[in-house]
Formats: sequence, C-alpha cells, structure tokens
Amino acid sequence: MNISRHTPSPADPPDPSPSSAPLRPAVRAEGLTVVRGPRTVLRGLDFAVPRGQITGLLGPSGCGKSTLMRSTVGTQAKVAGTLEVLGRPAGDAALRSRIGYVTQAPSVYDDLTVRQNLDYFAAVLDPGRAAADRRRHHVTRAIADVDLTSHADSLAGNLSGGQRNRVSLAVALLGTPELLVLDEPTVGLDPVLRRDLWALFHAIAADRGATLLVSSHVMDEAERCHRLLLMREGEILADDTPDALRERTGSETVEAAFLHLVDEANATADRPRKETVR
Ligand SMILES: Nc1ncnc2c1ncn2[C@@H]1O[C@H](COP(=O)(O)OP(=O)(O)OP(=O)(O)O)[C@@H](O)[C@H]1O
Repeated sequence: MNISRHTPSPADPPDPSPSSAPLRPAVRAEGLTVVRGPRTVLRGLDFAVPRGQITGLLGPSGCGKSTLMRSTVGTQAKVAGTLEVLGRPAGDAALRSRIGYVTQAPSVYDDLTVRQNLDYFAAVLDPGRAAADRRRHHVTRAIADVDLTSHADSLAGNLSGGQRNRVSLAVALLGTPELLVLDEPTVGLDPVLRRDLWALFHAIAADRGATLLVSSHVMDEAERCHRLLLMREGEILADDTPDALRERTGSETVEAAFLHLVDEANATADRPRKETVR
C-alpha cells in the first residue's frame, strides 16, 4: 500500500492548540453515557484513545461498539458526559474534515466508477472550482493509498466486496484525516485481504501519524492493535495493550484474556457495575 505523509493543505483547519496537541489523547471520554430507545447502551465510560496509534474496539455483537463510534464522530443523539475529540467536543463542526468515518455498510455508488465516487465525495468535502486541482490530487492519492489505481475506472458495482470496502476507506482518507474511525472494516473479508487492510492501517498510523479507532468482534484482530478497549454490555472491561492484557490475566491470547475478564466481572456482579481494568 502507498501511504503519503500528512502535509497540511490550505483546506486544513488550524489546530486549536498546536503546542499541547501531541500530548492530548485523540479521544477522551469521561462518564460517557448514551441512551438509545428505552436502553442505556453506553454506561458512564471513561477511556482515552492515544494519538498516532491503532486502538481496537472489541466486544461481542450488541455491546455498543458502533454506538461509541457514532458518538465519537458526532452522529449519535442523546450523548451525555464528556467526549472530547481532537481537543474539541465531539460533533463540533470544525472536526468534520479532520475525521474519516467508515460505517459497516460500504457507502459507495455502484453505478459510478471508483474515481467518480471519490470525485463526488471530494466535491462535497472541498467544493468550488478553485479547489479542483487540490481535489484531483486528493482523489488520486486516496485511490493509490488503498491500492485501487488499476481499478480507478471500474464501476464500483463490478468490484469484489473487499475492493468496495477499500473504496469506502479511500473516501474516508480524502483530505488526510487525523482520526480514522473504522466500524468493522474487515468483516466478511478473506484472510489475505484482512492482512492487507491491517498492513494499510499500520502504514497510515506509522507514516502519517494518524490515529485509528477500529472495531471488530474477531478477537484475533486484537493482536494487531497497539491498544485495546474491550467492551461488554455497554461497559469498558479493559483499556490496555494486548501484551499487558495477556500478562495480567495469565492468558496466551487476547481472546482468552477477554474471557478471563468476563468471568471475573461475572464473579463480582454484585459489586457496582462500573469496573474498568487498567
Ligand atoms: N436505533 C436503535 N434504537 C434502540 N436501540 C438500538 C438502536 N441501535 C442499536 N440499538 C441497541 O444498542 C445496543 C448497541 O448497539 P451497537 O450497534 O452499538 O452494538 P455493536 O457492538 O456495534 O454491535 P455489532 O457488533 O453487532 O455491530 C444494542 O443492544 C442494540 O440493540
């Protein structure tokens, strides 16, 4: 995969506090609570997502991963508590071009080519004739980033599932976001494509210094992350590195560590619900 470094363009908004920014986490939550319908889906979460790393958000289906991601990118209603993203309140309009978000369903138009899809989203993000050269540059680079240059003129509807996922990712990479929020980006992909996508995520973090928050319910993907947020039933069960989690629980794999922590939480179920292990 080809990943270019983040060079600020005239379209980049100013960092609110450049001198202190590297020290602050990309995402910081305190008492984050979200109600959806009749249910409290996130229950007073405290966590931090460090900059320039890949943080995996793992847990069983329905535990609240997508809700946490939607809250982070500002598309979730009824969010209470503190949620700071890149130094601003989540959902702040100034964050729009600084965050890339890929939802679970690929958001591409089947009757457009890969390049036309990217051109369309680039025009939404950075409109106007004066920005045409910059848009063309961003589109070409994003297509190259996800290794789809040879398919740039193929209709999205004729691509494989994995290639369509990569078109969605290319859309999220437009404008060189500082934070990428990827909701189960590897679901349904074969092992080779999964490996290639994880290589791309690492290249984005290492070469651009971007922060990635990546959800999955496949525990072996946890091993590929710098840090993990393990979730269960709307709570954070653990916030640590894969090595530290394995060591602390005496487990060989993150999956075994997760099961250990679930058993531990069940055993102390009569204690107060909020139990974050660090
Ligand atoms: N629109 C909604 N109204 C009410 N409850 C909802 C709504 N959407 C999701 N929920 C509930 O919120 C909880 C968390 O859902 P969420 O999609 O965040 O989980 P998830 O961990 O991302 O699951 P998955 O891995 O299956 O995508 C679930 O119990 C779900 O039933």
